[in-house]
Amino acid sequence: MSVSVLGSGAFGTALAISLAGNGPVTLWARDADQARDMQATRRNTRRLPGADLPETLTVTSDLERATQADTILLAVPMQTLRSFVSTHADLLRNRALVACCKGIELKTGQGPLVVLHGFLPTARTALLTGPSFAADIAKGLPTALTLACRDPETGAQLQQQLTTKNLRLYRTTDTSGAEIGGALKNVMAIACGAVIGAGLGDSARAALMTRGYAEMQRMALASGAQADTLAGLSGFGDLTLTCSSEQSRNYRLGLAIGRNETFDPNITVEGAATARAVHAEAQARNLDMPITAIVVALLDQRLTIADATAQLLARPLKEE
Ligand SMILES: NC(=O)C1=CN([C@@H]2O[C@H](COP(=O)(O)OP(=O)(O)OC[C@H]3O[C@@H](n4cnc5c(N)ncnc54)[C@H](OP(=O)(O)O)[C@@H]3O)[C@@H](O)[C@H]2O)C=CC1
Ligand SMILES: O=C(CO)COP(=O)(O)O
Repeated sequence: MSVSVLGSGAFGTALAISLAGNGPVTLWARDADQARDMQATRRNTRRLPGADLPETLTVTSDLERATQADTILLAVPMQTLRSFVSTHADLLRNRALVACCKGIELKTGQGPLVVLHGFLPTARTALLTGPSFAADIAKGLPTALTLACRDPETGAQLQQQLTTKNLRLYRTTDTSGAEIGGALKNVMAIACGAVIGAGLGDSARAALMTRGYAEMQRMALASGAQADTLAGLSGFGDLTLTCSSEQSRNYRLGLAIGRNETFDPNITVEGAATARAVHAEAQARNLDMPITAIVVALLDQRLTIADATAQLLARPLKEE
């Protein structure tokens, strides 16, 4: 069974490097010059500097060629997934499609698998998510991920196919829980970065992570997901990683907010749009998600960190 990765960003490149240890892999880059450069130099200097591309990995900008594979990993940012799939739906039919993005679509409130299903209702789809920095994967460091697939048989096949020497995949059929965990941990990472950036301390961060996890569970349960999924790699696991490491772009955006510094708008930070999408959804469903609301207010510069802290501390006392 052959594999292609569409999207040659940091994550797509890292996954392709790891999968190339199992056999030939094709990595698609939308930019022809970039594809040629990567194929010739065996490096992705723009998105994943320092990592060598193995000989079993071929980089191309020819999408027809890349979509010949049986299994296709979609490693484009969440907010671009709809336009990508709608433009190329004909090339993606009759393939197993594995979404690798983390987020909720701003204009619809949908997760990646719901977006895929809208265009390709009969496709076999799955989500690959969980705690993993692209640079770690590319270095061959051990990583455990969640492969979420509603169909158990397809899930088991993909688990076998996408497990590599350094990527250990666990499976679940709870796609909704996996989508929500992976999306919301980024929102909490922005909040935690802001707390650390503003010098509010590790105890405050632990409080935010824990109460943030409560928000993740609230949204997940209201969406029909299972609480256990949130306790796994795609929820708790990724929350822990992203809220505690400066390798995370979401956390670094939070740090910049906390320090009153600017942040490069070209860097992919999924949590920003996702915070807005989830906040709107929480309001529509009357779900109490105060940390998410505060992240949106910080992003909109409607609130200072001092006011945000005061607001959270002044909330009515309640049972844990
Ligand atoms: N980086 C990481 O450690 C991890 C990332 N992820 C998730 O992976 C997803 C991708 O992130 P990541 O690879 O890091 O992001 P990057 O910013 O490194 O790369 C994004 C990639 O998407 C491509 N792209 C952007 N817009 C479009 C579009 N409209 N059509 C086609 N391709 C497009 C970019 O192309 P171009 O280079 O030409 O601009 C680039 O190759 C995110 O959802 C992220 O949360 C998950 C786990 C770990
Ligand atoms: O999802 C990730 C780690 O699991 C990567 O986090 P960032 O997108 O914040 O860099």
